[in-house]
Amino acid sequence: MTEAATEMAVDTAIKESAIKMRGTDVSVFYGEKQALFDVNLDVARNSVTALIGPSGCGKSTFLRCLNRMNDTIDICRVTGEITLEGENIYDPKIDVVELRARVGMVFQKPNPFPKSIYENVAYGPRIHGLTNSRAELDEIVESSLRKAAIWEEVKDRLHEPGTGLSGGQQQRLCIARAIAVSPEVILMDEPCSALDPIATAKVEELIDELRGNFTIVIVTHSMQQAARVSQRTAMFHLGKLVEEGVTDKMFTNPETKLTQDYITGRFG
Ligand SMILES: Nc1ncnc2c1ncn2[C@@H]1O[C@H](COP(=O)(O)OP(=O)(O)OP(=O)(O)O)[C@@H](O)[C@H]1O
Repeated sequence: MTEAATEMAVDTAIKESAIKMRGTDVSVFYGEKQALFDVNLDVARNSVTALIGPSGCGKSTFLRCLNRMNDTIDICRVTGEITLEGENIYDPKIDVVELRARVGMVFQKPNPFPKSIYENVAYGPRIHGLTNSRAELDEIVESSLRKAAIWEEVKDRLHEPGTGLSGGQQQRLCIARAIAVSPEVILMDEPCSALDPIATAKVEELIDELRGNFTIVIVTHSMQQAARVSQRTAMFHLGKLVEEGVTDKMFTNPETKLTQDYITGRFG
């Protein structure tokens, strides 16, 4: 490495203290088929990390490793190590329910429970025993809906079904539901792909606000979205991590031709 390249590497690497999650040599197999190959990727605290790459490259697979969502797929096997604040989340002593409260998830398609808006948000805090009284629960529901930038739209209809909201509102309700259990990390798998441009802009704005309090990892097919919302980007291709680093740098001066070609729309 030249001196300038070394300097750049130091400049763009995440400082140890800023690492919230770290994947080391992560490989994932679905039965015989290997979907991820020795991925080494750090997730920076209080920032948004975008996972990009063509369809089938393993973005969602990696995302799901971060809260052991892959455990729910029988044929899926994960090797390597993933830490949260230095602790291996695949250690047998880890309580997976607790892990998923610390590392929450928002899915591609808004999926509110068939319950009221209030109950959608109150459910998590209640089952995790986070409140002692109805007043406390009311407070969590309100503050979560406020943080998810949907309070004003729903405050007068809290006891109406969550499924009666528009798609964009439903997605913000799902974000409020994720926030309600005070996670440290929020994983988002293409959270705007089912939304129109106005709802997408609202959710993107919200993501930017949330990074003050949470660490966010987002899978997106939209290069514009990755560039708008993330501070760091990781590019995957055929199950391998091709390149990762500061988003602005990756979009203006990528290290690999593969990334260059992908972000300029030559393939994918
Ligand atoms: N449940 C599963 N069973 C078997 N193979 C799977 C499963 N989920 C994903 N795969 C395979 O693993 C590879 C990576 O898939 P993954 O969904 O992680 O990619 P992706 O980059 O998120 O794709 P997309 O952008 O299309 O959502 C693909 O070859 C896919 O077919």
